Amino acid sequence: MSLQFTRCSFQYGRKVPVLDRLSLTIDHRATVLLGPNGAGKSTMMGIAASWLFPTRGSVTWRGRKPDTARDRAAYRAAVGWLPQNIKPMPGLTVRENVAYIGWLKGMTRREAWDRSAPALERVKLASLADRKSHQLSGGQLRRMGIAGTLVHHSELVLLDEPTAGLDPSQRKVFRQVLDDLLTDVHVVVSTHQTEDLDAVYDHVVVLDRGKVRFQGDTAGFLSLAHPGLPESRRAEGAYTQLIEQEV
Ligand SMILES: Nc1ncnc2c1ncn2[C@@H]1O[C@H](COP(=O)(O)OP(=O)(O)OP(=O)(O)O)[C@@H](O)[C@H]1O
Repeated sequence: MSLQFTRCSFQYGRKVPVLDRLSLTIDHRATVLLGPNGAGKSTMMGIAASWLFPTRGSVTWRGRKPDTARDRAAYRAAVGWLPQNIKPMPGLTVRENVAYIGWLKGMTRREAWDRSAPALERVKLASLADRKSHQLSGGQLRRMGIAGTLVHHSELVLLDEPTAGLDPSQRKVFRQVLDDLLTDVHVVVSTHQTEDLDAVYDHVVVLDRGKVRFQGDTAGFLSLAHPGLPESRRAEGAYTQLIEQEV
């Protein structure tokens, strides 16, 4: 019952491989994916979303493979994805955008429309449902994208840097939304932010240059930090410890 990468390799064009035979099993409710710029996190998320296809190897969610067109539709209906750069449909309202995602994922127009209202409520955007999406702030736009992953009953939600550039109050709202999501879906979040990591995530993956440097529970990750560090800096310390070893 997991997200499984099996010997996944990927490269953009003829460039150096971004992922090189990556094998990884994610079987937890809340996983955080850390790693330096260019480590391959977005590429990995894109593959998990079946937006990118590995040049070798495979990815499965709960045993489903996104290989044929039919299987891909079922896979994508079960796996929601919030990419780093969200591109809403211009001219549509917030609610129409959310319903549109549901329709793209195979729901009827009626079902997608009906489900869009509760999805917007869950991300605290119900009051902006009729606003044009281009009028939203960055944080609101991301929450709209999360509503898009909820509208089609995702089992797994992939969030690629959902809090990058958000002010502290928007980050707080995001955190509340995430806590709510975790009551019924599995979540993988890629981020550079390590604060409050142990309060949110039960599993940590650290990727560096396309390879997994660490995978384990949050307590195991934090134990890598220098023992003298205060509680609030242990996640940062553990991360630096792992990444600096490789420089
Ligand atoms: N569309 C693309 N075409 C060519 N190269 C790309 C493309 N997207 C990413 N890359 C390259 O692939 C590598 C991995 O990028 P990726 O975006 O997956 O890393 P990341 O860990 O998400 O980085 P960041 O934290 O900066 O978002 C980088 O060297 C990047 O320059």
